[in-house]
Amino acid sequence: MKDNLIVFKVGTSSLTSPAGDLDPEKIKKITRQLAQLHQAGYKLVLVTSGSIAAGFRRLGFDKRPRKVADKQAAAAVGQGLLIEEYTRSLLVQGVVSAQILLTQDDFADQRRYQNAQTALNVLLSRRVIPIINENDTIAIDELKVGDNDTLSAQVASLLKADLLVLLTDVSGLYSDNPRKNPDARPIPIINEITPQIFAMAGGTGSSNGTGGMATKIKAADMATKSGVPVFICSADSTALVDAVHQKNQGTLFTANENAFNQKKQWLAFYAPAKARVYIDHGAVHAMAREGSSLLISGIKQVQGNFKKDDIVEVYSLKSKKLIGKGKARFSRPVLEEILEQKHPEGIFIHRDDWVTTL
Ligand SMILES: Nc1ncnc2c1ncn2[C@@H]1O[C@H](COP(=O)(O)OP(=O)(O)O)[C@@H](O)[C@H]1O
Ligand SMILES: N[C@@H](CCC(=O)OP(=O)(O)O)C(=O)O
Repeated sequence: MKDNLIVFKVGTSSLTSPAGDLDPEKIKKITRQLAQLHQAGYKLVLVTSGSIAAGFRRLGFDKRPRKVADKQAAAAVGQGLLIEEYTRSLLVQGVVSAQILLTQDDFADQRRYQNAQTALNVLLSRRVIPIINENDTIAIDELKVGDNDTLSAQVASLLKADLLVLLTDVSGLYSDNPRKNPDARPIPIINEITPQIFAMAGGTGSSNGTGGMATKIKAADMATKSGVPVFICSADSTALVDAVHQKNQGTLFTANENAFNQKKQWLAFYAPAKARVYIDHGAVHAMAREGSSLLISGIKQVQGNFKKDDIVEVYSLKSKKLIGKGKARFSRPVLEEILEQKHPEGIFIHRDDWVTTL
């Protein structure tokens, strides 16, 4: 491990009692291991769920609420209580922690994205453990990350962590939901996330979790494309320490060899596209191999307005499938002027500003 930087994600299912309340003993179990790894020199980030679980009862609900506004209110009450448990429990072991609440906006805006990275790196270099959750109270649907599996993948990718560990209430990915199918087989290693892998995922195991295995596989897909390996395992008493050495049962997703660099990560996962261009078969072929730039001569149709440097989605004219996206070197009016020429020449999207999503 280069930087010894590990991002752990703990789900609601690993922090709560069967009735859905936050269980302080489960938090202690986690912080004891974090302190042990911190002592051993690892840089650590914790993405934790549990704000709704920690808050709903104080708000007068007798079970976890379902309505969005009620969940947001519960999160506002609970986040403070959640972070208090972690902070106190880490501090008695001599470890300083920090709270960071993020939303999708913090990733979609390139300046805020870079800012989040800088802030996290300063904390890590000062031996602080950042404790991250989504800012549930203010995040509206369209601007939500939505689940902490994805949020942890975004954070691990942003920091180019050495490992992302998703701790849950089941020991890794199985061929089917093991709670429903007793014949489900554990899958120890995955080198490529194919549609068959996605098809193995079922929903949540309890009424407290969000997303089940589907969001974890999606998260693994994102992180491994950014060069971060992912390990899914059960949050047992020594799980965090064991996961670092992969001594416990679980599923390891290996990192892609041709991982996106920082610029391409932002482009692939967050950059909002302003318009579409449709390209011919020859251009599709060249772009899919990633090594080529998109030549103006391959563009057959343009949809929507864009300025120079805006992000544009590129589709196949024939199949209407999305091929990838990239940064436009010309505005739409300039592109159209060139397209009207008898032999349009030049590059519309340079390969350094292009990601294939095929
Ligand atoms: N193929 C599968 N392999 C393992 N677990 C699965 C699978 N499909 C669905 N699940 C369910 O996913 C649950 C874990 O996800 P979730 O409840 O969202 O937990 P968390 O709160 O830790 O994010 C497990 O308890 C399990 O029932
Ligand atoms: N941000 C929410 C958790 C969202 C979430 O992804 O939950 P989970 O699937 O239990 O990790 C909270 O603090 O309750």
